Amino acid sequence: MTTMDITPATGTTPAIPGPATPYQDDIARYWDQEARPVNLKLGDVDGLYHHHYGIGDVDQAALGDPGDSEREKKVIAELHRLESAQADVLLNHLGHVPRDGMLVDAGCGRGGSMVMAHQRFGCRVEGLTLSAKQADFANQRVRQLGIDSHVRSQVRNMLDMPFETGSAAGSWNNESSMYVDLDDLMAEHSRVLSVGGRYVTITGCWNPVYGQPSKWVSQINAHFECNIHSRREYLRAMADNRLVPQAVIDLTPDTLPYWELRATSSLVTGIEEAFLESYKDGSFQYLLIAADRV
Ligand SMILES: C[S@@+](CC[C@H](N)C(=O)[O-])C[C@H]1O[C@@H](n2cnc3c(N)ncnc32)[C@H](O)[C@@H]1O
Ligand SMILES: CC(C)=CCC/C(C)=C/COP(=O)(O)OP(=O)(O)O
Ligand SMILES: [Mg+2]
Repeated sequence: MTTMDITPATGTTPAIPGPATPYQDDIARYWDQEARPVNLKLGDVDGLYHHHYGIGDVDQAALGDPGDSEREKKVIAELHRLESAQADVLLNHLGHVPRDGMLVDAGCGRGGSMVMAHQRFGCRVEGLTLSAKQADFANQRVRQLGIDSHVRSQVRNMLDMPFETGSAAGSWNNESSMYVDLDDLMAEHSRVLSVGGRYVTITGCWNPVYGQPSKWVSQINAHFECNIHSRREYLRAMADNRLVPQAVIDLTPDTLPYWELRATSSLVTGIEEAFLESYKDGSFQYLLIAADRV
């Protein structure tokens, strides 16, 4: 594998990369300006910077006693462990990825999941984000790690990916699909994936069993300037685009401990109540869907 391997084919590179609509400009600005301690302090723990949430049980012993002077540091480390555990579960669902395969992280943030994917599979990983600040951050981090020949972030629209048709062994959206039309998104994943390739998403979605998006879901949308889709819309968009679910896992019970711990920390941002209440009243679900490209 050489650095040439991560150069996209020029024939597929869009004439105008990056944001394509005024909404996407807003989202690019949002992530360019984002610097919340709940994300940066957690990333500082081991250099994996995530913009997604955590799953798994809290290790109470690792937190120490409530009066422990190191308690806050321990809470930060524990929240970070749960976020990385979430990315591990996503990567588990990619199945077998050959070392000479290519993976696409659509909406890659600061690149934490990309680094983990490369460390696990040894393959090339391409990330796309609307934010130049995030892409620079991720690229600087992979240079520090000496893996920049295999891992790269680009400022590109994931609805118009700079990759050849059928060129990806796997692709994913980790909490990034609520910024786009799902039919457009699944059509583009379906195009870049090889037949037999795997698509995985972890997402928050509203639950059609509840009826319509609850006030908590509306609050989350307003907080992040996103547009949460329903579980039904995900499955329909996949079915319409040759993506056949291989696993649909409700991670809602697994993410509650993360939110309960976060709500007690000094890093609260004000959105904790909306996540906790909507997960508990059944209006919102934290879902993993893995699908085969057929
Ligand atoms: C909540 S962050 C998730 C980041 C990352 N997946 C993670 O798990 O850390 C959402 C990301 O989606 C990206 N995004 C939103 N719309 C996009 C689009 N149309 N094309 C590319 N990236 C997009 C944002 O730039 C941001 O990086
Ligand atoms: C599950 C849903 C609906 C996610 C919406 C997308 C989003 C903003 C994810 C977390 O980003 P972050 O890590 O930057 O957020 P925070 O600062 O709250 O940790
Ligand atoms: Mg976060």
